[in-house]
Formats: sequence, C-alpha cells, structure tokens
Amino acid sequence: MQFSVITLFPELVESVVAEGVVGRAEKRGLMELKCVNPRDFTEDVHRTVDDRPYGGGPGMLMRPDCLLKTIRSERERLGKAKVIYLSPQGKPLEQSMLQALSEEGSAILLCGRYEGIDERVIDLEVDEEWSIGDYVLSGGELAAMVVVDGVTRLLPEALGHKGSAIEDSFTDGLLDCPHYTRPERIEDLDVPKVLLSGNHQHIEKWRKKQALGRTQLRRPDLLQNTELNESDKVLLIEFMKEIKT
Ligand SMILES: Nc1nonc1C(=O)N[C@H]1C[C@@H]1c1ccc(S(N)(=O)=O)cc1
Repeated sequence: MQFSVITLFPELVESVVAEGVVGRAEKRGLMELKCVNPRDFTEDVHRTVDDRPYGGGPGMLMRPDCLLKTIRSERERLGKAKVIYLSPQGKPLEQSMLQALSEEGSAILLCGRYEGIDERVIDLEVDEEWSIGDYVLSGGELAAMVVVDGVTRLLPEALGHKGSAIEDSFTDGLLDCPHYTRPERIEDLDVPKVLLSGNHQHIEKWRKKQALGRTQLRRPDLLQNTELNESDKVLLIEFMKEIKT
C-alpha cells in the first residue's frame, strides 16, 4: 500500500509511522508513506500557500495553484491513486471504506488547513471527500493519520495475529465482544468462566452473543444494516433475556 499525504506539516504525519503497527508495517515494506509539502510547489519568494477568501469572511484558504501542482505531481508518481480530501463536508468514514481502500493499493490524502481549500481544487482533482466526524479540526492531518492507521492494520500480515483485524469491531458490522487477560481476578472481578474452559466452540458462541448484545444496546443502528442469521437472532434473544434477569 502506497500513501501520499499532501500536508503543510509533514513531520506531524510522519510521527504516525514512527511507532506501533503502522511503523512496523512500513519497516516491513507492507506500506509506504510519503509526505509532500505544497510549499515546495510555490513559485514566490515567500512560498505562499494561503490567501484571503474572495467575498470576505474569516480566516484564510489554501491556494489552488500550489495544491494542483502537488496533486498532479503525486498522481504522476503513483499512477491510478485515488485523491481523497479530508474535510467536515466529506462522507462519514466507515470500516468498509477503509477495507476498500486497503485493497486499492495506493491513495493520495489531501490535508486541508486554515478554513479549507479553494473549491476549484476539489472540482478538478479530488475524487472523494471523507470526514472522520462532525467537527472541525485545525488540520486534516489527524484525519489522514486515522485513515493511514485504519487501512494499514487491514493489510495482510500487518497485525501480529492473522485473525486480529478480521475479529475487530465493525468487520462483521458488529461491535467487538469484551476481552480479558491476566490476572484471572482483579478487585473481586473474575474473567468469565467460559473463557477459561478451553472449549473453543463455547468461547466463540459467547463472544458472538456478547458482540450482538453490545451492538443492540450501544449501537442498534448498526443492526439495521446487518442481516442476522437464525442462530444470531437466537443468541441476541438469549442475551437480552439474560440482562433482564
Ligand atoms: N472533520 C474532519 N474530517 O476530516 N477532516 C476534518 C477536518 O475538520 N479538517 C479540517 C482542517 C480542515 C478543514 C476543511 C474544511 C473546512 S470547511 N471550511 O469546509 O468547513 C474546515 C476545516
């Protein structure tokens, strides 16, 4: 997977690949991340990347000329890469979008600063606009790092245990089940006995029931989009009965 991140703050984005899953994936050649600074595509002596908005209004916008040059340079380098602009106006980010992007092999992530970017850049060179939430950040870099992290952990072999990403929340449209590790008892709270049983069929059934129940209680909206099979419906009914007792 090749990421190109267009940003005025490369060091901020590069910090995400310094450690952890993303850092190890890059070191192992599973993912490559290159930051490109639009300031390097300016032609004036002050390397100006922003300007005042036409029509007045607060703040500044990123200029279109240096952004278009930067995007086109990266398109030439990466070939068919999709250009994704991170902004509050974008499509709300979901796991399925990360999964699809992880299968594309490359992406150019455009990070806005100030009050955003000139609309003509979106008209001419942006393929998709994505939002990580209904709030305004000071820069799109944090959103880009969310995308880089979320995609990288889905790359084959990126996680230590092959099954990890598959068992994540949202992979099957459900929230994740509870997880436990040593010690068995802490502050009078025990690990659920089924997890100590060694009976993998029972453990799998318990985990599925917990995932279904948690989703029903915390995010019933997710169940609207999920077709439950008969056995899952029975598990969910059992869960809901158990919590009422
Ligand atoms: N939420 C987000 N999800 O992804 N990016 C997000 C974000 O806040 N980016 C902000 C820096 C950039 C930005 C872009 C557009 C606008 S504007 N004028 O269109 O409102 C305001 C701020």
